Amino acid sequence: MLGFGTFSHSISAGRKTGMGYDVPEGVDIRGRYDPEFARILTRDALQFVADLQREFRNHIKYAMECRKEAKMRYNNGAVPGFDPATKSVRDAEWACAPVPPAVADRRVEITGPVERKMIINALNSGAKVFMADFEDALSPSWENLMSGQVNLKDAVNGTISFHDQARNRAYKLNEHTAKLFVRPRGWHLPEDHILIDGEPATGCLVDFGLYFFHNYAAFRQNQGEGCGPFLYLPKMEHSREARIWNNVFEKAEKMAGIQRGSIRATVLIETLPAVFQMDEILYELRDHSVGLNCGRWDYIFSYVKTFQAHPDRLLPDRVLVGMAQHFMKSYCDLLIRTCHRRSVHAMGGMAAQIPIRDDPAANEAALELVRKDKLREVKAGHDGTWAAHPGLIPTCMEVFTNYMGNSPNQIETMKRGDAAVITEEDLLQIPRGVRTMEGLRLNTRVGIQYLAAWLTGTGSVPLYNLMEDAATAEISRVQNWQWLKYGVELDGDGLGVKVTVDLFGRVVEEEMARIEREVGKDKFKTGKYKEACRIFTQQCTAPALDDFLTLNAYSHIVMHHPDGSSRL
Ligand SMILES: CC(=O)SCCNC(=O)CCNC(=O)[C@H](O)C(C)(C)COP(=O)(O)OP(=O)(O)OC[C@H]1O[C@@H](n2cnc3c(N)ncnc32)[C@H](O)[C@@H]1OP(=O)(O)O
Ligand SMILES: O=CC(=O)O
Ligand SMILES: [Mg+2]
Repeated sequence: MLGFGTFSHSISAGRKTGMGYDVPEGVDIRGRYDPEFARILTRDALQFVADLQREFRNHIKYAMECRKEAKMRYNNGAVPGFDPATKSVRDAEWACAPVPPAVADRRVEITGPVERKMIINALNSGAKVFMADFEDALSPSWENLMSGQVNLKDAVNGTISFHDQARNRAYKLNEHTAKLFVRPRGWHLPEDHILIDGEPATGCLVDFGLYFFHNYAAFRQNQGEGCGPFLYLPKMEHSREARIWNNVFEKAEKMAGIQRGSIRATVLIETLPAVFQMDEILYELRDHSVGLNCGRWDYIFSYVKTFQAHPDRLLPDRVLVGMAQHFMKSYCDLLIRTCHRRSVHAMGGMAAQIPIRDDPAANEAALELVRKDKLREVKAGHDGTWAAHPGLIPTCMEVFTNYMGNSPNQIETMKRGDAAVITEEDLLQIPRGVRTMEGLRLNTRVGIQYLAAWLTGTGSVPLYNLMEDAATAEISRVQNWQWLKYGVELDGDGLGVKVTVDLFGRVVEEEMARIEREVGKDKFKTGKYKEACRIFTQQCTAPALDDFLTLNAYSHIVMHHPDGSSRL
């Protein structure tokens, strides 16, 4: 097998930047120099990323233009649906490449940001898979992204360790670890610290490119039983975006000299348009697919975003949009049928509950909610599920194992032919429930606290005993925006209260006071709550809805060298 260093056609004469990174022609690094990061940002690795960027940038731009056009259509009253032009793909009998033996059994997958201690804990957690996240759970600061790449390289090599000085505790890998999947950012996010031909690189090509370049060989030997690497792909809206990924994989495989179909990816179905494209997405990736996943939180966010100009389709309070709502149940059922028909995994999603340390009764109630959610998933036919925290793994494992026994998955046993009748109306049905002042308050309190954490480099946080990350925070933001836009009447202790900018201003003030009480004066002062509040308020009251909270707020965490070292 060839190593990357032998690809003479892809290596140009390098050039040192002022701070020491050795970059190929046309590549500029604007992030802080660190000798550890330089292990990742080698000239050959950057050349690989630049090659990907140059080959695919126009395809990506076109796909993003198509998203804009679709948004315009939805804003003018259209609704998403199945594409008549690809009916033959949906109707025909075909299957994806066989599931790699290394990941046939994925009954419990733990997820978490690419933070050093968490990576070790997750790999040791007893879950079958660990999804290392550059996406919803990570604030994409230069420091987080680059140290994440360093951490993953050490993890794949099996050499990762960590010393928690405060607790004088040493961390290293167990003999048996979870299989690693990596989730790069979505297509829409730029990487402003790496310029290629004068333009910011595409975030996901940086995440994928650097990870693949440094790890494909060791991963295949240590983790993938000759196959891999394995990935999760987020936030796609159309099969043309999956086609780009497929072409990226083929190019990477060719350059590495590994067999076509080695790289395998699970696509998150977490946008409303994508639920009508599941067969098409699997078809594009049929040689590289290892299933689909129900990314429920982004899916709810996407429902609001897609119908931002449809006041007849307003959502109830966030807490009421659960998996029992008809549109959510229909989406999961159709995903399971689609995946099993195409011989790949149908993965479940994330319950938001996390262990509650200081209250045994509340903890048991939280575990019971997780148990119910997992039971619903396994009975519906899912092949595995997500856990946000190691403390949830025994519960998730027990439910799936009780139901599936020794079978690694349900691909052959739960075909869900009954779900063939699911219609566009089922998938779009408006969720039922009330909209309340408490809903507006909670959205505001959670949105601001999440953004404050994100601005200081933390992308997933516990808030009010639930996991919050970029996807859950998005629901809070877009829901507030939509309720303000349409002056929705909320239930406030039995009285109808119309949402106006004035009312929202008062809610923001009161919730900021409550946050200060809850976190304490010192943390409130030193944290980024005021900056977060400004950004969140502006996002909720903007005349046009921002596409993504993280895209809008990204400039606040970009820190170009040599103006100063990164602040995160
Ligand atoms: C919508 C979606 O995209 S879901 C997927 C993206 N979201 C995520 O991945 C969220 C992942 N989970 C987390 O980030 C965390 O569990 C949180 C933020 C929700 C809660 O964090 P905390 O309250 O700090 O957890 P807590 O203090 O209970 O942690 C206890 C121990 O478990 C570890 N731990 C907690 N969550 C994880 C995890 N997901 N992976 C690995 N280790 C973890 C902690 O590192 C800590 O280890 P230690 O005892 O060795 O110090
Ligand atoms: O990525 C997962 C989701 O629920 O969003
Ligand atoms: Mg998501």
